[in-house]
Amino acid sequence: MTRITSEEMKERLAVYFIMGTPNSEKPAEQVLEEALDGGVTLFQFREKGPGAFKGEDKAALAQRLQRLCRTYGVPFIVNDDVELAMAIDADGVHVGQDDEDARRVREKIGDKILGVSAHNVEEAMAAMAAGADYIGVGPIYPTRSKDDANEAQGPDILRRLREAGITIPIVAIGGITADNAREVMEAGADGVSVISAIASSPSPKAAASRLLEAVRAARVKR
Ligand SMILES: Cc1ncc(COP(=O)(O)OP(=O)(O)O)c(N)n1
Ligand SMILES: Cc1nc(C(=O)O)sc1CCOP(=O)(O)O
Ligand SMILES: [Mg+2]
Repeated sequence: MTRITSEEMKERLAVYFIMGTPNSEKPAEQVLEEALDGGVTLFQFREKGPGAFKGEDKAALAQRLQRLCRTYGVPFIVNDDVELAMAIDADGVHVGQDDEDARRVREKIGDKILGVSAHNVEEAMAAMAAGADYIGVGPIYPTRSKDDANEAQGPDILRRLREAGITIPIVAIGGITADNAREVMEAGADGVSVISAIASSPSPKAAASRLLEAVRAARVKR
C-alpha cells in the first residue's frame, strides 16, 4: 500500500459520512448501505455515545460495516480507536486533539489514511507536520451530534486557514446539510463531513445524493 495523494484525498473527502449505532434508530448496516447507494465517498465508524457497542460487539459491527464499504469501493476509517483500526486492517484512522498523538498514530498505521481534527492555524500546521492526510475542521455550524463540540466557527474559519497557507485537504464538519454545503465549499473546504444530515434522514440515499450534487456543483464553480 502507498500513501494516498493529496488530489486523491480531496476527491475522497467529497461526502464523508460518519456514523455509529447511537446516530440512528435504524440498524447501522441499513443506513450505511443506503448512504453508499446515494454516493458517499468516504466512511468513518464512530461508535461512541449512549448505547454504543464496546469490545467484541464493537469490533464485529466494525467488520460488518467495513465489508459493506469494500463492496462499494469506499475507504473505511475508524474514529479514535487505533488498535481496532489495525486489528481489522481498516483503511485509516481519525484522531482529535484529545486523542492519541497524531505523530505516534502515523508511526503505528504506516501508509493508512490519517485524519486529524484542527480548529485553528496552529493545530492545522501541527497536523500537517505530524503527517496527516487531511484535517477535519469544525464545528462550522451548531451540531447536536457531538456533546463536547466547540463553539461553531462559521465558514470563515476555512477562509482563514487557506489565507494562512494551509494547503492540506480539508473536510468541514458540524451542522452541514445540502443547503449550506455550497458556502462551506466556497470558503475553502474540499468536502463535507456529516452525521445527522444522512443518518437522521428518512432517506439516507436521497440525503447522500443531494449532498454529493451540492459538493460537485460547488467544485465546478471554482
Ligand atoms: C472528519 C472529522 N472531523 C472531526 C472529527 C472530530 O474528532 P474529535 O475532535 O476527536 O471528536 P470525536 O469525533 O472523537 O468525538 C471527526 N470525528 N471526524
Ligand atoms: C463528530 C463531530 N466533530 C465535530 C467537530 O467540530 O470536530 S462536529 C461533529 C458532529 C457532526 O455531526 P452533524 O453532521 O450531525 O452536525
Ligand atoms: Mg476523537
